[in-house]
Amino acid sequence: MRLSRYFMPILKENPKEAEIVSHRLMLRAGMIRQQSQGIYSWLPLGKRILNKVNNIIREEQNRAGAIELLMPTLQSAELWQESGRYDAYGKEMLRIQDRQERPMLYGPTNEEMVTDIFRSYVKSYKDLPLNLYHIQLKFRDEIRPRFGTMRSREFMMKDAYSFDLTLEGAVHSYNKMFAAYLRTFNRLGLRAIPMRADTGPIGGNLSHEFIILADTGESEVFCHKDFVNFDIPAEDTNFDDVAGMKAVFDKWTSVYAATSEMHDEAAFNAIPDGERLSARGIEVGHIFYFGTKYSEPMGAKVQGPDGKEHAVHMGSYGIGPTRLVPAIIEASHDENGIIWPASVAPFDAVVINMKAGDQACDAACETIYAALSKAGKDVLLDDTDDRAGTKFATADLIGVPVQIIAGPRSVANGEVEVKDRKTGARETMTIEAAINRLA
Ligand SMILES: Nc1ncnc2c1ncn2[C@@H]1O[C@H](COS(=O)(=O)NC(=O)[C@@H](N)CS)[C@@H](O)[C@H]1O
Repeated sequence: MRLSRYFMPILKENPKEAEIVSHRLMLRAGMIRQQSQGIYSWLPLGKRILNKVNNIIREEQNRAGAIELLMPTLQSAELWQESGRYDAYGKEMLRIQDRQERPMLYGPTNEEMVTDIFRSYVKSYKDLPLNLYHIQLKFRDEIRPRFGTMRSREFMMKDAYSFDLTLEGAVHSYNKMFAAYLRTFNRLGLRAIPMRADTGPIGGNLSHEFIILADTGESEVFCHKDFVNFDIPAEDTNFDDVAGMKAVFDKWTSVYAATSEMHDEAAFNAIPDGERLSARGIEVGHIFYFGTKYSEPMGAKVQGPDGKEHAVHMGSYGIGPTRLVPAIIEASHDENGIIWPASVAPFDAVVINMKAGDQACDAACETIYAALSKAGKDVLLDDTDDRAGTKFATADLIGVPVQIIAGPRSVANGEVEVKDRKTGARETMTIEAAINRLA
């Protein structure tokens, strides 16, 4: 991508409305724009990162056997009246009417709708287990949206829903999502800690929140320090291995971890000194088992091996991609800007032409840009006529992992400088070596 032809509205100054670093940096890097309170546009740079986050979420959902679909944002009120949540949900629900004056709503979540899809087609236990998910916008009229897209009113959610004949089957589905979440957040460069959690308006009696530790987090969390060393389930994990999935769950729930709503002071203080951790955290995922809470009232039943009708056991599993982007920034930035993990970086490298218009610099940059693009790399070429200082500041701000700097002096020797954004390490090398380093 040539920066001279891109759309990345960088802000020079810190926006005054931004209270936390991720909000400030997302605005300054031209990643998002607030359209109204708690409602944002994702501008091109931000959308690239959001896409990468969603692709990792999608890959890990698919690896765990979940099947992707897409449900609408607008839902009929009747569906929610069947489950009894229409009135219970409260002011967070955005209620609307269509031209026929039919009561509708902008979906804050999709338990009712996915249960309606399930009950329309699935009649036998032989079609179970089933896990359906989508990545879709939600609306919750939060009383106090803040911190940019960390807590917005319209936001994106991956929400998955599992269906099983028995409680045992549902627990296995829960454990599969539990393991998938550990893998997902790890691939995003985050250490998420599963914590026993309150079930809230979703319901049920088994629930874990996945929290990443961050000073600006809204959640207050208490846990054992051992978490930081636990192994993440490997890429070749067998998600159909019931005992194996239970072992992952047991391991990751074997030591104390709870949000403030579920905190047990005595249990926490029983942890030896030096091994206790209390911190602030950001909830990036939340999973629930809630049995027949929706299937019973909505008649989602299957015929069991005994020939009888059984309401299915369900769970739901949410991740907030539009919260994950700022959460990653909170966990990975410095005084110069964002430091993207390679897995979600908007570009693999940025080529900085220190003297656009200089024939040798232009040629060197074009050579590198063409070679890396041909090798399938996402490259941003800063071919603008900004001053070098501005180019360096922009490259540091937007957090691309590798900067390839072509200045007249180094190019005269057939060389460029390669800078690692995370460590700041700089290395001068030939243009070929720079290409080979990244290709
Ligand atoms: N206002 C919000 N802004 C940004 N992300 C949010 C917001 N509310 C929730 N999320 C994200 O969405 C995830 C799931 O939301 S939730 O309410 O906990 N769970 C559900 O809605 C269930 N239906 C799971 S499918 C949260 O863990 C959080 O990461």
